[in-house]
Amino acid sequence: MFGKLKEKLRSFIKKVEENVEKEEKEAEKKGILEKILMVEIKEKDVEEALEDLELELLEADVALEVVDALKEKIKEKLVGKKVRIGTDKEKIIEDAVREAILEILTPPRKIDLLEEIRKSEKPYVILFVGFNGSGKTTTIAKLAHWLKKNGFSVVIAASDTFRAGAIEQLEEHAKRVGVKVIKHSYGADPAAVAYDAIQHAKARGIDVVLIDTAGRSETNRNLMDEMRKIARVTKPNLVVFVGDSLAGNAIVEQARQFNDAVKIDAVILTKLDADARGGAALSISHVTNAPILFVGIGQGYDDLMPFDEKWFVERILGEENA
Ligand SMILES: Nc1nc2c(ncn2[C@@H]2O[C@H](COP(=O)(O)OP(=O)(O)OP(=O)(O)O)[C@@H](O)[C@H]2O)c(=O)[nH]1
Repeated sequence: MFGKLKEKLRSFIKKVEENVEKEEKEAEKKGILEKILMVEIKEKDVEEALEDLELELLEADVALEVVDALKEKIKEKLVGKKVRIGTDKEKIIEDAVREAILEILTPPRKIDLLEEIRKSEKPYVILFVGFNGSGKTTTIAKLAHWLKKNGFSVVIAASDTFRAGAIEQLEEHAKRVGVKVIKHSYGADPAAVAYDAIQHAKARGIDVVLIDTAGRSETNRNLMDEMRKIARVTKPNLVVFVGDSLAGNAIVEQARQFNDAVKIDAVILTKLDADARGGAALSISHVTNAPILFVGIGQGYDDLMPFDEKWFVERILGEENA
């Protein structure tokens, strides 16, 4: 997971460390080392390494605006910092990078989904949107499974009435996790299916309605309009964008398009287990202002993990290598 990002950040830390050590050596040569206890990290110690890092982050699919923000933050934290002679410089530089990444990753607001559901009127409605093949259907089944484990009853609306096989695929997943699906036939109005699922939940006191929708792209104008209609009719408590982390930078663009059509409240990133770059995960919250709620880390129903920024940062900076 995220091997590329990790490698690039390591190399940045190394370069800055070498530059600071050079400063230390120069001071030693000038014979002033005994007089000073600290070396200051100068802009020139960081600048060149940051230029290299910029290219490398872009290669790792980090969005341009996120690269810029990250560079600024790293610079802010490092330049002018005084490092005591003989201390572990690598650790000091690493901590600054860690703080910068955490700031980038931490969204303006967090969502405690279980708490939101608990305090909401029944049913709590979640609308899932995303491109084709992003892993939406699998993710809905995983989330249904997770919600059940947390004591909530769930029903799923088969509002992808567009793609052949979508309803059967959803029913198969739902059967395996023991959740009912409300469906119409193919070609039916997806908003009507979602509406029925909500009525069903209301009549039976079901806690949560999960609405599956057809995967779409901005070129599918009709599908985007249809998405707006589903949102209008169902007034979801939460709109979740499901993005395939392997799509890298492209998912930031996808998320923007959905955000324009129906405002995204949260993100679930799938296939993180296969993501060597990590750029999408680093970028998406910052660009959309929506928190990453969960990440998909495999194909099993338990392979959905609540997202934790610290966990992510440890994966790209720490020793851990899950
Ligand atoms: N490795 C891995 N595979 C995943 C993950 N999530 C989903 N997948 C796989 O991705 C593929 C596509 O998932 P679907 O759920 O069918 O995708 P979808 O977005 O519903 O597709 P559309 O109906 O076309 O929108 C399936 O083979 C899933 O098993 C994940 O977190 N990790």
